[in-house]
Amino acid sequence: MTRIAVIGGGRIGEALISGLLKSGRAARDLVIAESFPARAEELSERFGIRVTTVADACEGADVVVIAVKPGDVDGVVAELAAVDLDGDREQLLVTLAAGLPTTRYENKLPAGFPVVRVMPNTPMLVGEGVSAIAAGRFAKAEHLETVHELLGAVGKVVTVTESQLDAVTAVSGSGPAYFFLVAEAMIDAGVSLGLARTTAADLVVQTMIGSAAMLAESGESATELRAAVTSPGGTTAAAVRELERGGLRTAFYDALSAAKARSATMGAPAEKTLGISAE
Ligand SMILES: NC(=O)C1=CN([C@@H]2O[C@H](COP(=O)(O)OP(=O)(O)OC[C@H]3O[C@@H](n4cnc5c(N)ncnc54)[C@H](O)[C@@H]3O)[C@@H](O)[C@H]2O)C=CC1
Ligand SMILES: O=C(O)[C@@H]1CCC=N1
Repeated sequence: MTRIAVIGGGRIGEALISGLLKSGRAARDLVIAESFPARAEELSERFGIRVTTVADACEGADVVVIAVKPGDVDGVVAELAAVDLDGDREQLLVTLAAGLPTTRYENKLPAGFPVVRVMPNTPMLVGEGVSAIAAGRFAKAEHLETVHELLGAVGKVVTVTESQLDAVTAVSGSGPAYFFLVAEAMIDAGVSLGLARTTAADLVVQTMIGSAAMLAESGESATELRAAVTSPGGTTAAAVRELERGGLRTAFYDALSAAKARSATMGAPAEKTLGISAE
């Protein structure tokens, strides 16, 4: 039995808890610490699991998962000082916070405490997430295995080095937002062509689902699948030409580059990040 304490019951904390319960994890093995009272009550009612303080949640937990905003992480780690944490007792800290290096936690935890850093994404709410996991200085293979099993319940898991996590954040951590943005734009475009909004939304959502399934299952690359839809001199070629003229490809290079750069500066002091706080 692994007792898991999730600190922060926001979108990601809830997605993790919900996915773990759906995958068969017992409610009695999970606990959430959530500081916003109305949210704490909502989570307790929705999932029937204990919602308590950080110190109480972490006391005796095997795995402590940090799922608060990066700007709140230091406060949580300070609260952990009041808890009798002991890495030798097989305890493990897992952080889902974007941008903050494992050293940020290791420096304030008992010496040698294992930390694993994860970049998940929100589709884990429906069991279709993807998480990249990276070991901190003191995390061993068995710790990575524990985290692999934990996140494996809510989607796919890949192991990377910590230095790759900023790029991962740009691709899959923020990735769902790009697809939602594309969906929004396509629905609006369908409406502008005279379709009812509900019809346009149905068409776009199922087109996304079907295309994703083909990408995952056909064994063909994105380039091959796109070419198969693009008849010579046809409608798709006309549309792709406009997308390329609009700078779609360059926009993605620039967007992911900006996300990676932002992830890399999130752990730096505020004055070094042009006044942007890590909220
Ligand atoms: N939203 C996303 O798509 C992704 C988010 N992340 C990371 O996950 C983390 C959480 O993000 P979200 O769930 O979107 O944020 P959120 O703001 O929805 O949730 C954070 C929750 O933590 C609670 N909280 C803050 N301080 C606390 C404390 N001291 N004790 C207990 N609870 C506390 C807040 O009341 C809030 O409910 C962030 O660090 C973010 O970088 C990572 C990948 C994707
Ligand atoms: O936007 C953010 O900072 C977080 C990290 C990845 C997705 N959302």
